[in-house]
Amino acid sequence: MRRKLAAGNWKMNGTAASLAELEALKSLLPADTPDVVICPPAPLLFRATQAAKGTSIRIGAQDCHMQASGAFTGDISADMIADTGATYVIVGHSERREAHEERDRDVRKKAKSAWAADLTAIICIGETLEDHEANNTLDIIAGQLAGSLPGEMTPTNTVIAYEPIWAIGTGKVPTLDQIVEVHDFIRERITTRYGAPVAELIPLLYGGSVKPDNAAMIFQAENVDGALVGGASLKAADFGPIISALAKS
Ligand SMILES: O=C(CO)COP(=O)(O)O
Repeated sequence: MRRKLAAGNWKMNGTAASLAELEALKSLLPADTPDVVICPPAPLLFRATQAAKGTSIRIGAQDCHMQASGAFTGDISADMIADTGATYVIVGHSERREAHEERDRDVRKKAKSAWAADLTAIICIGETLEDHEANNTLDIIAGQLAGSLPGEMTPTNTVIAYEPIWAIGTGKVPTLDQIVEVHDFIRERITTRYGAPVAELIPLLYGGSVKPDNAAMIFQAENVDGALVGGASLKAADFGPIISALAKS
């Protein structure tokens, strides 16, 4: 059985006061809760791990540097993230790929540095609106999978998140058929490269405008094992129902 995972990416939102949302989430977790990960901004990581103690909520960072240490002013290494008690890190988010010019090769190195620090990497891929409209989605996804996933990937060290860029923060969501097509394709590609035992167990997340009112539709897709949620993860009152929809799926 693949594990289900609901991950919340707070992006550059939140101060210490926002940890009240994490507190509130604890009481909204369903009895048969799937795995839940909150990825707050880096300055909140340590406090978030303290706030999540004794619960099934895990904490993750939103990025890490590809090197373990050195003269990289302003950057944060995977070891430093692990030192806060966090156990996950998002790598290759489209906002990092775009605003920081991160390439597949960088994402691959970041995933490896995450593993070296015993963090689970949430590796993100996804096509632009232009590629979507030109029907290039599967080609782009194939290229990003080939370039961003290290050869040593396993179901315990990695989660893959498919986030179509045109769906992020826009309120636009692909149809269920489109979501099924891309996630089936990802699972097939992983089977070809890594073999069925890895492919069958690796969690695949969908991300992009996941909300309480569309979560159940998205989770109908057999190869969707959860979601990477942006805006709707900021409030427990929104994220809680998404987690519940995943538990029921
Ligand atoms: O980028 C995302 C999560 O990483 C998705 O963001 P939204 O849920 O706000 O569209």
